[in-house]
Amino acid sequence: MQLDKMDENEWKYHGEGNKNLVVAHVKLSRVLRLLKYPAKDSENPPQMAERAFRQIQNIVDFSSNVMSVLLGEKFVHSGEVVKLPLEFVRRLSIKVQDERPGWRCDKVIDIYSGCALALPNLTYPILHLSAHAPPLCVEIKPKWGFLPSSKHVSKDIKSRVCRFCMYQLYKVATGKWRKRTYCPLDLFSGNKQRMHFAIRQLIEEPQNNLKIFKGGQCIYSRKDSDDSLDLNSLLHHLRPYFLQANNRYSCHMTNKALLNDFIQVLMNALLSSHGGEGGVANDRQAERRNYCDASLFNRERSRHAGSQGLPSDCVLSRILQTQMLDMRDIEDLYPLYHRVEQHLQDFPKQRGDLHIEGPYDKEFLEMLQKCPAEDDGSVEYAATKIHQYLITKTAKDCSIMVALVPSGDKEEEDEGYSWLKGSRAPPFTSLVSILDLDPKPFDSILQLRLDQQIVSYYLKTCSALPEGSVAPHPGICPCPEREDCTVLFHPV
Ligand SMILES: O=P(O)(O)O[C@@H]1[C@@H](OP(=O)(O)O)[C@H](OP(=O)(O)O)[C@H](O)[C@H](OP(=O)(O)O)[C@H]1OP(=O)(O)O
Ligand SMILES: Nc1ncnc2c1ncn2[C@@H]1O[C@H](COP(=O)(O)OP(=O)(O)OP(=O)(O)O)[C@@H](O)[C@H]1O
Repeated sequence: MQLDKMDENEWKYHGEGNKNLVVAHVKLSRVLRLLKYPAKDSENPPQMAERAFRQIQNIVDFSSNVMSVLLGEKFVHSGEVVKLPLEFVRRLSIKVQDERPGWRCDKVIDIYSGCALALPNLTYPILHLSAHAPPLCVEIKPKWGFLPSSKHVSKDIKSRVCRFCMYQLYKVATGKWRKRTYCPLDLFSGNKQRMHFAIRQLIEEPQNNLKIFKGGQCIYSRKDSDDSLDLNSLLHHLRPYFLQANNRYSCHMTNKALLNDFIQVLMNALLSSHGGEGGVANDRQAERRNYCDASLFNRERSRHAGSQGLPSDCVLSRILQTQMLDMRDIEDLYPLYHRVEQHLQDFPKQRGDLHIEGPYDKEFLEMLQKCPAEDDGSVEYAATKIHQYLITKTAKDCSIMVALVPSGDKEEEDEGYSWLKGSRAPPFTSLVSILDLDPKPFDSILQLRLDQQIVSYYLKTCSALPEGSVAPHPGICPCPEREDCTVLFHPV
């Protein structure tokens, strides 16, 4: 990639989130992640070149110096900041505009700084490509995988219903999504039935928590709350991978069996230790209450199902461990945030010493390590505790990318590439990464207000129901054996 000779025709729209838009190179396995800012600020672009460069460098440093250490180097690709010709970015921004989902267009690409983050295209792992078929890739944004223990929360409901499920009710009520999706505690449970159930729910209702790619192209996602999902088309894409692998060239494979095999392969990748030792995750995870009262997985069954436990080195376990490094609720953080705010009003120059906007360097790590165990009333203690909480917040908002490369080569299978050897599901080599590891801004603590709204909305809805019930789940089939309720497919 020659940065001085960039051609917008060699790049295409790949995806976007709240703060970044991603374009992929048409031939190389590279993506550029460009900052976005609110459209209303476009007359007065807030990102001066130097500031944008600093912001992206902070993302790289935070990812490589902090998150990679906690999550495991093998999962993290931090990328590098690149400087791009302004004309290239301007043309690119015009080129991709039509492909952007309408609800993301309240923000525009930063065309003024000429800075971007260059990363490998994780949906198209070129080094591992197979001659047999293009790679499949599944992106999951799992969100919070645990319930805070009751000593940390003012409302008891927070230790029974997970934040994600409470927020789902609020999102459906406010029209962000039409129906709710899965419960993250089922995915993080380590129990195979619950995990299978969770992934199936994600496929039924992906929201912004699941996307599926084939050969680097997104083939299954929900762009808007109203767009239609084509499950049959997804199955059509998946079928050849599973027929071939099961030597079922001519025989019929039902949609249900196909979907089960696909979920099985994905689950195995999520549980794989990827070269680690593979013990079962620690007591901290095992001790916690790991079922959420709002999950649609049968409550009694999840209480008694027990957990096989997450293998300690698998991607889900690494994310959960990082999320659980600070179990405090946002309510506990607010007084500490207030302490720092007040201090900075009097001593604004100390923003740098307290690393409020980074940098995420050696001194930042030392600051985290030196934090006293008890609150000594200092501003350093308060700032460090907030930084620790913000690190866990990044882990609550990251995404997992699972690239599945068919290893149709007999030799590869014999060499042990196929981690499913001997099982019925087909052989894939899986490559698992974690993305979106940006530092959260210091003032994210002010989200406390949103949190309070979510909880009070949930409680209000619950109080209108008979005692002991949990809030209803719009859009979900109310059959009593809920976990056995299958998606209805049309024949393909
Ligand atoms: O607060 P949450 O849980 O809704 O998470 C936000 C995400 O919403 P969602 O996952 O859809 O619920 C939100 O995602 P979407 O824009 O909804 O796709 C962002 O990831 C946001 O992070 P940031 O402010 O861009 O750094 C996320 O905000 P924070 O992680 O900063 O809270
Ligand atoms: N390295 C990568 N390789 C392939 N695809 C990527 C890569 N990085 C990001 N993407 C795609 O681009 C999308 C948006 O990227 P990202 O999640 O980093 O944006 P964001 O604005 O930070 O999101 P959020 O709203 O969660 O804060 C992702 O969901 C993913 O599909």
